[in-house]
Amino acid sequence: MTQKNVMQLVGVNKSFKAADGTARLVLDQVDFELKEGEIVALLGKSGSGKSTLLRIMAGLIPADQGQMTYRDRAIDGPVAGVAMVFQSFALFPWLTVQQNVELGLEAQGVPAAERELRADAVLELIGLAGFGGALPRELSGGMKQRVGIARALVTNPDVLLMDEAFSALDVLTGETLRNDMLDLWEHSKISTKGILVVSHNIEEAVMMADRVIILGSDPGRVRCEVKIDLPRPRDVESLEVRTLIDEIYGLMTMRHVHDASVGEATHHLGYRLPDTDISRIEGVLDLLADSPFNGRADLPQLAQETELSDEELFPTYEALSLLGLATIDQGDISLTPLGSRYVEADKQNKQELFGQQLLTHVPLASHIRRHLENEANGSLAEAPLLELLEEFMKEDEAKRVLEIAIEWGRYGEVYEYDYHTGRLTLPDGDED
Ligand SMILES: Nc1ncnc2c1ncn2[C@@H]1O[C@H](COP(=O)(O)OP(=O)(O)OP(=O)(O)O)[C@@H](O)[C@H]1O
Repeated sequence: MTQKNVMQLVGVNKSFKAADGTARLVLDQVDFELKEGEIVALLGKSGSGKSTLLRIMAGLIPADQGQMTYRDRAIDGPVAGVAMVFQSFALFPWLTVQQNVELGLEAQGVPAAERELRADAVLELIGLAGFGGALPRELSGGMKQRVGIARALVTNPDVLLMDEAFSALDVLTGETLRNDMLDLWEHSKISTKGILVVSHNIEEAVMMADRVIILGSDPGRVRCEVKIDLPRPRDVESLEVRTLIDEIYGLMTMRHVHDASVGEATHHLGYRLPDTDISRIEGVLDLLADSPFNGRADLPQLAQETELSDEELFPTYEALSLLGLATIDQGDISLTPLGSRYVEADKQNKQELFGQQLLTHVPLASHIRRHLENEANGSLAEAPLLELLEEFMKEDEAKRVLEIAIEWGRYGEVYEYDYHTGRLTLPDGDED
């Protein structure tokens, strides 16, 4: 029997205006459907457009092009049957738990007595019975997110959109809450007919979803889809789950090889540098070089050794591949000859190699260095650099990318940065 579509997106395009007024394509011809009875997980690198897609589906922002329907009706504003859960919980601190949960019903004009009854029932369902009078600040992170979920569920949503709902929680709390959600779903304790989960966590996607969709970046496009035909609850240690995690790691990193090593994306100034730091880059390199991996590792196995999250590891792999220190192929990572030399090198040589690779492979770093060499006083303000980056990304992202470029450049002794004046300079001894 074919399942009915609850939501459908066909040929969705979305651009945002960059700081210089030009349009930047964020979603490119995205087709997507959520069918009745399924949980779909959406994976993709930071900035690939996952949240934008979610917001379009919820009717919070319009697409530029394409057809979006919910239960065969065009989406042209907030959709009553769709509720969202946010990573940041998004609770009002001055309202009690009960009042926060009732908010969604108030907006629908539900009378006070019924609101109270329904909020009580959903708080009980989500394990917060007796906490209705508490203020958010009195709750742990896990309990706050339970309130966030209760607020979404109280409206009996047909569709639930979860935007990294578990990622702000510690691993154990996140897992417990995820399992509780799955229990509600499996035993039909909630009326929700379809769930879309945006995540950075491959294990989470495999444990929850019937289908995993991987979004590519710059611009965001559906790159591939993996069906998961395993009954829930799933055993995280089972061979089937481990094999799927392996497969998805492979698919995700194929994207990384494509995006970060050979793709056009890295060759311009607006390339979003992977958000990772030197100690992680070097930590992963050392681990990879060491026994039992001896220079080549299966990514999920390496992930277990590092105890870092996928959100921390993927940018680190991208950085290693970008800087020519490792290559990634089909779910394996291997040290390059340069990567091996790097591991063996002393601190000074490591910094030199890092700087050399940075100048060769990161246009933003070579741009800064070139400008410094051409400046009469060997110094450059950060403001024009930020403006330049804002042509390609949002203000906060531009700030972060510049911070990364500064951190990496200082380490590689390519340039210096004065935190008091906000100016970049050539390192001592490099001035003419
Ligand atoms: N309101 C906006 N104005 C301008 N650009 C935006 C806006 N919202 C998103 N973008 C850009 O669209 C791109 C996709 O952003 P989005 O938040 O959808 O990505 P994401 O995959 O959810 O990222 P993350 O995993 O980091 O949350 C980003 O490069 C971002 O700069």
